[in-house]
Amino acid sequence: MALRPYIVGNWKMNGTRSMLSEARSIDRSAQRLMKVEVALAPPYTLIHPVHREAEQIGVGAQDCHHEVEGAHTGDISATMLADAGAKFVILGHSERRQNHGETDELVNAKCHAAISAGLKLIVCCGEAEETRNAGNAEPFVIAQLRTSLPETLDDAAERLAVAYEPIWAIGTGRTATTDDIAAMHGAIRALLVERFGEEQGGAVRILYGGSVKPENAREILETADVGGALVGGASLTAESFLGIVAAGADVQES
Ligand SMILES: O=C[C@H](O)COP(=O)(O)O
Repeated sequence: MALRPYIVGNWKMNGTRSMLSEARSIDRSAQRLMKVEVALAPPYTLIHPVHREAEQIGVGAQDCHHEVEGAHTGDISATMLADAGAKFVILGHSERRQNHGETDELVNAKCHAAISAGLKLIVCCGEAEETRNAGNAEPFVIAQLRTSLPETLDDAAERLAVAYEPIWAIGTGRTATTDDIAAMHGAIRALLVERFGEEQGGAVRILYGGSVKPENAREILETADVGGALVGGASLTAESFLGIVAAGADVQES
């Protein structure tokens, strides 16, 4: 089972209604999108508006609370996201881990909440520069995922994607080498197969994230075990994001 490349734009804390025109342009490039699965994760305030605009692309969120409802001022539950039109949620992004103290255990609890609400998951992992320099990147990332990922998932291939994002590559213009990406994605693949079995774990898409741009997208997307990209800065305009989508379509064709 080979799923289409998955190109996801994470708008982070960027975007007011004036950016809906970018979402509209992305959505209208439907021809290219046939070969690539395209999705956007705008801020909460734009989930429903983007959902209403978008016919071709998936809309998701950047986080959710681990409980269904309750006294959690300022939080949003997975059920609320689904109600607003979200189809997936990004969980455990390094900015959530760093800025909000999210642990692997909490990310795991959020996975369960998202699954119960019928959402798909993009579970993030990635090492700091010191960890890589110390030669510990792979064990660190695998340990993160061992705890963060759900213990079982019958439909893992469809329901789950993993995003490997080295923290030092996010928003810096630096990317991991394709050799390092292939090695890390291979280790993640082995864990996915161990946990979800050959058929499902073998087909889960592993996205790379960290300074992906139209100029470097093709080389990254051609790398072994790279099933797509999680894109921050370059997803904020339709022009640059569609450049990455086009690279995904080229790789899929070749
Ligand atoms: O979620 C997206 C990543 O953090 C990558 O961000 P970036 O493309 O701006 O480096």
